[in-house]
Amino acid sequence: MALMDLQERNERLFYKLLIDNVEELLPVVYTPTVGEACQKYGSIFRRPQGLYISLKEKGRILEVLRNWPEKSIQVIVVTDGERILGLGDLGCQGMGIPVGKLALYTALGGVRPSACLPITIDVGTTNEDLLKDEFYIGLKQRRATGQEYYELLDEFMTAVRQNYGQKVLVQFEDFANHNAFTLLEKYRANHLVFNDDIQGTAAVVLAGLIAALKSVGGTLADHKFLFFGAGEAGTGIAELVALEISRQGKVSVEEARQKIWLVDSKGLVVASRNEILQPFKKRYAHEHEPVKDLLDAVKAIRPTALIGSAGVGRSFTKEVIETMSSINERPIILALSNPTSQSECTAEEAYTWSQGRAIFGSGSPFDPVKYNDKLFVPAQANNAYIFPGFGLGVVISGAVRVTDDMVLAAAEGLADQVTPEHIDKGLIYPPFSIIRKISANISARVAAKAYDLGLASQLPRPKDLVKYAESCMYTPVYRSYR
Ligand SMILES: O=C([O-])CC(=O)C(=O)O
Ligand SMILES: [Mg+2]
Repeated sequence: MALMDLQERNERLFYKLLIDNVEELLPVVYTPTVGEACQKYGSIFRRPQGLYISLKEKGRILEVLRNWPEKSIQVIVVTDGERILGLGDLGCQGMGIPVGKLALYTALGGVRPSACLPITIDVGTTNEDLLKDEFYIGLKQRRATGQEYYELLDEFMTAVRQNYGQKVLVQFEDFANHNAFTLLEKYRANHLVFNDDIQGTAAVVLAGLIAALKSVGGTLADHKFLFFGAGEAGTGIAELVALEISRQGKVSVEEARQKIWLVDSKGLVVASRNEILQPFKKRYAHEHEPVKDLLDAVKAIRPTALIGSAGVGRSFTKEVIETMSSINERPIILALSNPTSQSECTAEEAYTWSQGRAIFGSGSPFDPVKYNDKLFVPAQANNAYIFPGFGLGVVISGAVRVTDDMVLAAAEGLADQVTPEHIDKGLIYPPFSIIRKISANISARVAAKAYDLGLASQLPRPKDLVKYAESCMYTPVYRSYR
């Protein structure tokens, strides 16, 4: 709340504070505190920090967009609040997420604050507590679905294009699985869209896996990956890992997918399931006898890496981690669900139960852990490493579309920043303290790919893209008036 006030009162000072103290303040402005702020948003509400577009505005969204005082927008982060972190449907109290993500766009990626627009689309909520809450700030009705929902989103996308042109990046954030994949597929061919939960998370995890394999040995194709959770994050990562395996080994993506297994709420996803699987799961439904839970799936598949993104807290039990550790000398354990309460295990559990052998990363931050007199520093495998730099790369190149190759370039750009010293310390990411440097490098890789693919409209192409990215980054200094 104090930081929200500061952001309102003195934006430059807010960003100066955030940039200079990024490791300390990231967990406040962002995950995990932002999750709690969303849960309590109605009662801590001071001023609308972003733009609300509700079902009632159907037919005049363009007019609503024009009410926003800043006219030159480069990045929009939009949510409909249906899946806020792993906390479920928080309706229009999800606004904390676009606001927090865009604060990072500026602090970590250097996009000007005035060019950032947080938007929440309010189509109601299924959250009974919020519907009964007198302080709930949104529409008190059940969520619109189907045609009514998709028409509103269509009108929104058209209005954005009409008002800001085709070079504004629209980042979808924390939509429920069933809409996230559909919206991305629907708009990616003709609009400049990026889904952070699918593509941003995929890039950060792929980069972490590439770094982790420098300790474990072998290439991606030499290993097996087991995903607990087959939603946006899980299948997004799976697809990007498969793409990278196929590029490295010059094999088909179908063949690469054989290295990847998914576990969902019904157990291992296998070909013999007698239900209609969603297309994004069906690709991973390999031939195997049914396995009903995670522990048995670990025993059956014997993966190198276990990647959790189901939003089910404490699902990596002692037995699961001990089994991973009996299979692998250095088991890779990624507990990606947010916030901390939903994390599949804690850092301490991962290190203790693996007797200090786990390469551990988590979506939410954990403090370093002392085990047997040795200090272990957990990695924060959060898309915050990717989206600010990715967005900056899109902006500076004037890219008109986002492609998988650009997402892959971002992952490689991050992996390149991991030095042998980091690897020696067991780190799979560089520290957040140098995030602006990391973002500039990621942004250069993304921009380079956009230029190579003929998708960049900002011509001529700058010679040194890293330097150029750095020169474009917003820094919070007071102007001299003399
Ligand atoms: O916000 C975060 O910390 C990461 C993320 O996108 C999510 O959990 O949905
Ligand atoms: Mg998210």
